[in-house]
Amino acid sequence: MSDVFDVIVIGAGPAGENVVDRVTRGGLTAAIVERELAGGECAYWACVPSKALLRPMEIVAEAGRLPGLRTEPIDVQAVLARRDETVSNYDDSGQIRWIESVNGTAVRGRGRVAGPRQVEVVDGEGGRRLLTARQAVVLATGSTAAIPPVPGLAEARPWTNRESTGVKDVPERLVVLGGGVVACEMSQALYALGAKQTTMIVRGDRLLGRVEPFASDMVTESLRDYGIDIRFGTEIVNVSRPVPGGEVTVDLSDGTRLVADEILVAAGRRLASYDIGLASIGLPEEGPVKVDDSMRATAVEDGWLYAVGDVNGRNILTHMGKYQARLCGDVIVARATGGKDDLPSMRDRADHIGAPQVIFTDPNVCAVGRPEERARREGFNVRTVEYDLGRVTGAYLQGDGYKGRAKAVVDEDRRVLLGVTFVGPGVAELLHAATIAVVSEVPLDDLWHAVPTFPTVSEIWLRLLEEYGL
Ligand SMILES: Cc1cc2nc3c(=O)[nH]c(=O)nc-3n(C[C@H](O)[C@H](O)[C@H](O)COP(=O)(O)OP(=O)(O)OC[C@H]3O[C@@H](n4cnc5c(N)ncnc54)[C@H](O)[C@@H]3O)c2cc1C
Ligand SMILES: NC(=O)c1ccc[n+]([C@@H]2O[C@H](COP(=O)([O-])OP(=O)(O)OC[C@H]3O[C@@H](n4cnc5c(N)ncnc54)[C@H](O)[C@@H]3O)[C@@H](O)[C@H]2O)c1
Repeated sequence: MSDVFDVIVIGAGPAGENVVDRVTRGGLTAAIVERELAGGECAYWACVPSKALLRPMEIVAEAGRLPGLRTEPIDVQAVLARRDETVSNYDDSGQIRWIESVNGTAVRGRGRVAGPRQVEVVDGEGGRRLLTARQAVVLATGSTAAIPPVPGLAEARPWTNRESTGVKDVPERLVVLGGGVVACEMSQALYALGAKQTTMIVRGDRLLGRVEPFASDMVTESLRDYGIDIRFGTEIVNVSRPVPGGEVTVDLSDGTRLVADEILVAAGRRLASYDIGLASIGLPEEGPVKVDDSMRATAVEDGWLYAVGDVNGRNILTHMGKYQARLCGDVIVARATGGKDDLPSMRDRADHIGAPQVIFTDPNVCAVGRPEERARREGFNVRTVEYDLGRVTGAYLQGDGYKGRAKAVVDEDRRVLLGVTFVGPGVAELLHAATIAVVSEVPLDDLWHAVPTFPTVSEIWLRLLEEYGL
């Protein structure tokens, strides 16, 4: 097998795989190096299994809102078996076949940048191979769970996203460090599957720090209603687990001591720019690999290095990594073949506008664009409108006691939407309409003619526009 390719991608997560798809479509050859499982964190230990574990909880909650419906207690083993199916039983042969089907070459092993356009791969047996790229090397190495330097924490071998999404025996007593997206989603999923004494330790004063405050409040209320104990303004100061796999003792900054079966760390991600040879080309070995809007690393001579997905630090979301990968792949093809490399589809706009995100808690939190605080900070002439989703007929028909809320952030000067947030059961699928409106800057007077169907939850659009004054 030749060791020279047009493009070499390090990391076969969703971002890396999409680069291969685009560059091979454009007629280039590509190798993709993967040290673990092709498909990446998302497919085996993040997005996919977490949503498989959350779905039963959501269905039970929905059924509970409709008189006349009764659900059996969740069959935990059946849920875990389905989770295993969704992660292909941690087998990546399907992904490898897909890479080959788009004419990519999958290379097993750990990749490191060994110099300009050169990647050294060390396989599981210590065998070394040097790959050379004619055109570009793309870093798509993703991220790993960050473990804060709390005394005793690392030694206690805490759960991260990996063990929690791959859970086999649900711990009854669970302590969760963090109040972000992973902490909220996994606390709720594990609670529903049997972790009936779940305590979240949150150092700040609210959950989900990046969304509109009302969304944080609604999730807090729901998690507490489920029975999850949330301690705000508290830090973990010491952890000990004298017997491996035994009980864990957690000391808090307020002097309280908790004893649990397991501790889950959900304190953000460490970007995987370390240990991939970046020092050999003069780049920092920690933190984001800085890129321009074509995903080309800004501090590298001759422009042969690119970075997509989590590792460039723009947004830790699968769909954003895939978007970056599509435009990066097209740019590399254009630059290799002398085509136009600055078409509108070839520059990152979406990351700057505010990435769409769905947080799959009950209630769902969906947001796109700028929250109010950011829009004001950026100097827009802001007006906001809010509406109680439970008052929309389509939402009421979903079940009794439907609680939800929507907020739109409007740029008054141009009468376009800067950001939209929906919170409510099952509102995930509402988000894309908002994404289209925000990204395309559809004037409110045009949105007025996008008539939502009766009786759907989408009538929230009409209510928001009426609140605005249309
Ligand atoms: C619990 C959890 C739930 C999440 N849920 C969602 C969700 O619902 N929606 C969403 O959009 N995002 C979600 N995310 C975020 C999402 O998982 C990431 O944004 C996404 O996986 C990033 O894709 P990536 O391709 O950049 O990196 P990754 O998926 O991390 O893939 C990187 C790949 O590179 C490989 N690699 C790394 N270094 C090397 C090396 N030196 N040599 C060879 N291979 C290497 C890794 O083994 C890995 O396979 C979630 C994250 C977590 C932790
Ligand atoms: N549905 C989704 O889209 C989804 C689901 C899960 C994860 N993700 C993404 O994956 C990324 C990782 O998620 P996450 O929840 O780990 O990160 P996060 O950034 O959302 O939350 C991290 C939390 O840990 C806390 N924290 C950080 N360091 C701490 C310390 N030293 N001591 C105490 N608390 C500390 C923060 O205050 C915050 O509450 C996020 O960017 C998230 O958007 C997305």
